[in-house]
Amino acid sequence: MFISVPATSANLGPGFDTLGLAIDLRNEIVIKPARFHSVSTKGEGADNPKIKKNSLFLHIFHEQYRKLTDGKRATFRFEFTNRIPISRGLGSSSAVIVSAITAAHLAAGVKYNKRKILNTALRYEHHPDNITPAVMGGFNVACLEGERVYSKKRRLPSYLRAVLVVPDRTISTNRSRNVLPKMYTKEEVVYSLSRAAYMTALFMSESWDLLRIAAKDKIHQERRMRMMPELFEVQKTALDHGALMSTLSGSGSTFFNLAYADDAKKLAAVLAERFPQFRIMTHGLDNVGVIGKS
Ligand SMILES: Nc1ncnc2c1ncn2[C@@H]1O[C@H](COP(=O)(O)OP(=O)(O)O)[C@@H](O)[C@H]1O
Ligand SMILES: N[C@@H](CCOP(=O)(O)O)C(=O)O
Repeated sequence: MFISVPATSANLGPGFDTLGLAIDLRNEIVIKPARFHSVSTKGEGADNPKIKKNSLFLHIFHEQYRKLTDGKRATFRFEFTNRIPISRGLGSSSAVIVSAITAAHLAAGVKYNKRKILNTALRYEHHPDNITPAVMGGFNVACLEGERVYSKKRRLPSYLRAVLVVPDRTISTNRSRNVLPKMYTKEEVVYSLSRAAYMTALFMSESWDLLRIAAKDKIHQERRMRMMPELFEVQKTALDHGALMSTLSGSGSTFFNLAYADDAKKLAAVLAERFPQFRIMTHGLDNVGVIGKS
């Protein structure tokens, strides 16, 4: 079995827990039936004993496999190739969840569709903004009704690039959610709500040049960026050098900059020169989402 799943950038500024898109930067997993359980891990996190064992993937995979096969137990060899930076706001945990559920269906020989994978993924990650593009690819608006995800996808054009600024330090999503207040003023809510709606309209109509207005918010970005104040300078530099929008990716620490392909190289060079301590990665956007092959 082969599973491939993209990185995602959630929130896109004002669309907290709602908007997200997929990036052409993929983790891949090969799974083979085997007499004994074994795991090999290459790439991101391979030097971290906790990540190396990939207990999150294995827990979800086995739980789902047992459900789908009425309790059957089986052993496999798992080969992980990790390219998505971990705990950097690029949806690494969603990628694990979505790929593990897809893998369990393939291993159990149970037919699935992407909606089923998405609704199952919601049981493991309770906000839909990363899991939806990880499953579907493209730009997605998602909302929850009970235990279901309702979402709408728009394909993204090949002339756009994600120029990612990936800090050397991690920010865990749990910690980054805990710095947010319990209450917001009406002004803060309207400021962000109006921009989330505007941003959706801009993505749906491919009106890229107004994104920088739509990408501002008062719900989470500044409060989180204060944990790593260099990010304010990253955002300003990106917007001054060709980024169409520059937002904290998910809960951080990565900064997501959207640019025309023609501008991306120059933008990446400026960011690399100004922020030598951070990794700059340029990737296309993804319209496919999770891929699973038996
Ligand atoms: N490739 C991976 N292998 C194993 N565990 C992973 C992997 N990617 C993510 N994880 C798990 O997810 C956690 C990171 O989740 P989170 O803080 O939500 O970060 P992110 O913003 O990258 O999704 C890690 O601490 C680890 O437990
Ligand atoms: N809406 C969530 C998104 C978290 O994304 P991640 O990539 O950091 O896991 C949030 O802002 O907390």
